[in-house]
Amino acid sequence: MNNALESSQNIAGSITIPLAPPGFKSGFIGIIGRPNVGKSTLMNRLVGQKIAITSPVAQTTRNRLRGILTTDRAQMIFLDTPGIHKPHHELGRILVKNATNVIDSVDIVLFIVDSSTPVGGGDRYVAELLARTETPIILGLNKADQQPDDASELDGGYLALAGDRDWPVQKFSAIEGTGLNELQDRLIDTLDPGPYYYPPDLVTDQPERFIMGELIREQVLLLTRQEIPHSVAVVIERVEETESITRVFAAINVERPSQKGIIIGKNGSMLKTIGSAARVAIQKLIEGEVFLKLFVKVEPKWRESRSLLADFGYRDEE
Ligand SMILES: Nc1nc2c(ncn2[C@@H]2O[C@H](COP(=O)(O)OP(=O)(O)OP(=O)(O)O)[C@@H](O)[C@H]2O)c(=O)[nH]1
Repeated sequence: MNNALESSQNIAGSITIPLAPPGFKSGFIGIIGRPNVGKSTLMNRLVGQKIAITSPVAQTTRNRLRGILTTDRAQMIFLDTPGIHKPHHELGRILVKNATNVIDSVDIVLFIVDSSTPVGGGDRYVAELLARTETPIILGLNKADQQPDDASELDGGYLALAGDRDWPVQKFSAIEGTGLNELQDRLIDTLDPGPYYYPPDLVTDQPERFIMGELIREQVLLLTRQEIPHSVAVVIERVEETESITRVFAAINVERPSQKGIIIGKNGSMLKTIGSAARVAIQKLIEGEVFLKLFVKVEPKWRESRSLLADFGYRDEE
């Protein structure tokens, strides 16, 4: 029997994980950076499937999400973290605390910056947090596709963030996919030998329900833009599966009645648009027919309330 395929562990009694061959590497990689630099886009691209939501509006990522990439040589488990920024409310405080906790608990920190724009205070804030860690750091210069022909000044500003530390640097475009093989090689070079932590064909450890909720939240953010910035939480209340169709019932929670009005729209038109776009995305996720029913609820000040935050799945992850 091939040793590499021999089952070594059992998750939930049924899924088996192969035994890693000699020299196989594995580890946890925290994707860190200020909001909107492309962290979620990168993770989706690396694992080859949409598991993190992305949007042109900053701070779309809320929960820590794991994306898993398994190759012949290594298993890389990516932790997508919310953009690090100075917090203004309880939700912001939890998001930043969780992201900073990641820095010390992973095997590699992948520090992502938007190299199409000059380095700024947000990047320096993250670099200061990273200055205190022993964790190896790789600097990722994203959005290479949008850099000018002579990018030496832009690059120089980012390279200076390392100070007197020696950070390996890799330039890439998460959107176009250029430079990502080189990035993978750098990550694998930096990892230590290790086992398979997950079955090789798994791309995320998040339950499908969570991703369904995120796909709905993404449409709310994309379609309502400025009006409903971050005061929305989606809860999947019920999923009914039959052979021909999956029925999903979800609540969109907002903080104010006026926001409820915007999400519902004139004669329900906005909610309909959100629902059909989210339905298409969920169909892709589960590869089957979906019926999606959305409700809109007002939960005043949910971002300030610890118990409601916990109800909606946001926790201190210490
Ligand atoms: N041109 C270009 N745009 C990119 C690239 N990567 C990401 N973007 C865009 O940048 C925006 C932000 O991307 P996200 O992946 O949501 O960024 P994020 O860092 O996860 O953002 P937060 O969740 O706010 O922390 C989106 O509009 C992406 O399409 C890239 O390589 N090139």
